[in-house]
Amino acid sequence: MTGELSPIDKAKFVAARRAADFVEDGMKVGLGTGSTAAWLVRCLGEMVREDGLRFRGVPTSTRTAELAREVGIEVISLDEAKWLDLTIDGADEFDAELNLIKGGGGALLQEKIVATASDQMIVIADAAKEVARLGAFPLPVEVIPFGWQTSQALIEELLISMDVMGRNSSLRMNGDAPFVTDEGNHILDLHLGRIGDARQLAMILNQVPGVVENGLFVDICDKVVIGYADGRVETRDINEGTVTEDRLDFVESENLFRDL
Ligand SMILES: O=C(CO)[C@H](O)[C@H](O)COP(=O)(O)O
Repeated sequence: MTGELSPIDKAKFVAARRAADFVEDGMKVGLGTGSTAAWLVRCLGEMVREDGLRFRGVPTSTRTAELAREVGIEVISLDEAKWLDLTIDGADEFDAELNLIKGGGGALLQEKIVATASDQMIVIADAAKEVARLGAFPLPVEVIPFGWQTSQALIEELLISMDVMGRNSSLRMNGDAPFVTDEGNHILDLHLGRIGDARQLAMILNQVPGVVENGLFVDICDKVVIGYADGRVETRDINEGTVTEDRLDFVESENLFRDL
């Protein structure tokens, strides 16, 4: 079964599998959204079923909640958890300071709340997600449906006044209809090309009426676990300034692939 995994899925899987080792008995853990986070949830489910790992998970989307329950993870809400030991999530881009663009899967609002309410955030990613400068990936901004076109116009004016390179934005669609987030909002994707000052942009975007949150995660992520298709895994800790490398054996997870 593992032979059928694409190289990108292998890279995502090994990053997720390595990061799962950071989850310990008794922890309350934020569970991210997206294809890499889905591998994490499957790995953790296997550890619960096979190794007796006991932890509680706070999902960042209805999709993740459904998968977590399906694989046997005890799911609680953020209000029940109040504060988390750890959040593990994917990202669309990360830079050398571990600033992120997130929200490609449309779950940035819950993801940012959950990550911010955690002692530690670990990002899991394939190596292609690393960038010298954020912004090639369109920056998602969640806006309420009321007057979303006005919010869009205000954002575009703001980008012009800030002299940000790319100034166009698009409403994310789901087929013929606007994409709707778990909170009933829409997403504007900002095509910026490159972002100069991510911290400043993140703060200013959230001042625009109608904007709920943006996908820039600045100073939130502590570690990144980068996976490669050949099984290599690199873990960088921004606080400790350490980099560790090891290799993961795909065979050890045959059960995981057989079960799902
Ligand atoms: O931010 C996200 C969802 O809102 C995801 O973490 C991000 O889009 C990465 O997704 P994937 O792991 O599928 O590449």
